[in-house]
Amino acid sequence: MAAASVYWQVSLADDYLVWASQSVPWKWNPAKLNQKSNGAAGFLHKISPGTGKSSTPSISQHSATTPQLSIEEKLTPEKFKPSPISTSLVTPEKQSNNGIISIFDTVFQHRLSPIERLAILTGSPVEAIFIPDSPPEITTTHENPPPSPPLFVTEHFEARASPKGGYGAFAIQNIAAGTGILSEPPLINCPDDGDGHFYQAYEGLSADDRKAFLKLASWSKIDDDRATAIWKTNRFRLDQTNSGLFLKAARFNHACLAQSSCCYQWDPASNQMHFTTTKDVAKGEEITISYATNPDLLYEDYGFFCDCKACPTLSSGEKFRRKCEVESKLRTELRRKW
Ligand SMILES: C[S@@+](CC[C@H](N)C(=O)[O-])C[C@H]1O[C@@H](n2cnc3c(N)ncnc32)[C@H](O)[C@@H]1O
Repeated sequence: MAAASVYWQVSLADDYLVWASQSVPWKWNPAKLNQKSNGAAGFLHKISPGTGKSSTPSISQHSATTPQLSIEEKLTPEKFKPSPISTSLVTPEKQSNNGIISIFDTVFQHRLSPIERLAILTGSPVEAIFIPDSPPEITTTHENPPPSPPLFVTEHFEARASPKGGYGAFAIQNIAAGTGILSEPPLINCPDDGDGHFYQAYEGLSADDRKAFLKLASWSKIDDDRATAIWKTNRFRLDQTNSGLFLKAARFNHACLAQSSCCYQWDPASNQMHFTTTKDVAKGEEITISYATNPDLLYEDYGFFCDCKACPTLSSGEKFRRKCEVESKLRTELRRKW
């Protein structure tokens, strides 16, 4: 007799990627883990937006013949398998009696979709994942996520995990408005006309510089090519023709202009981008710059919705609708490019 198919009902909360990118340990209930390994039942801890607190995992199991879900996307086993990398990247670490599974940076850097990451997380007795359009009750996995170590520290700020997404820059002391907090030369400075100048510059980088470049965040839907996606996600406009990439400044997250706390100015004479605070920033506060004047374009250009006080709070339904619309537009544009 064929084994019963197990379907998992999944809801990806808004902060899923934040948690995932921070390599936070995920705590599994060993009893449930055993159930999972015999393939008869499935469970999935889910994450509730913003809380990060732990609660009882919920089980969502449906028979193969009666999926019972309003299906927006069915992942075939092929899609489900994260083909470019092996599941061995997720290593169960025997810490105390609970199985603890960390999501490593390597996984994050492979441009996996949330679903692919979940596939890795859950191991693989699962045949398909359905994403219901009305989210089920959400439960959470995390207990006191450990503070992540800083990526680097400067005189005024450190780059460390941000609740906004990935890394951010946080003041390590009170900083008065008008303080120069960073002056940095560009790693890349080239014409930004989509005419291959970026790739020429990228290929001219030393091995170490290229390695550092490839550690930067990228909005994967903006380009099929990872280096180009990194470039587009992190570049600063320098003048009418050129854009530049700055390894440290690339870690500043966005807040809309009135809410942001830092501005920047390119100085061609000294070959430096100068960053200056526009308001007092308290120790521990995230320092933000403004990426764009129109927040409606942030998802398209950078893959996020602004959460600053000036922006309206979007419902998860509205975010989902906008994501679908924008991603479909980006896919069409990329297809046209090829
Ligand atoms: C230039 S990078 C900024 C630093 C980045 N967080 C990192 O880890 O390196 C731009 C990316 O940061 C994230 N980001 C920046 N500002 C954000 C915000 N206000 N809310 C959510 N994500 C944000 C988005 O993923 C965006 O594509």
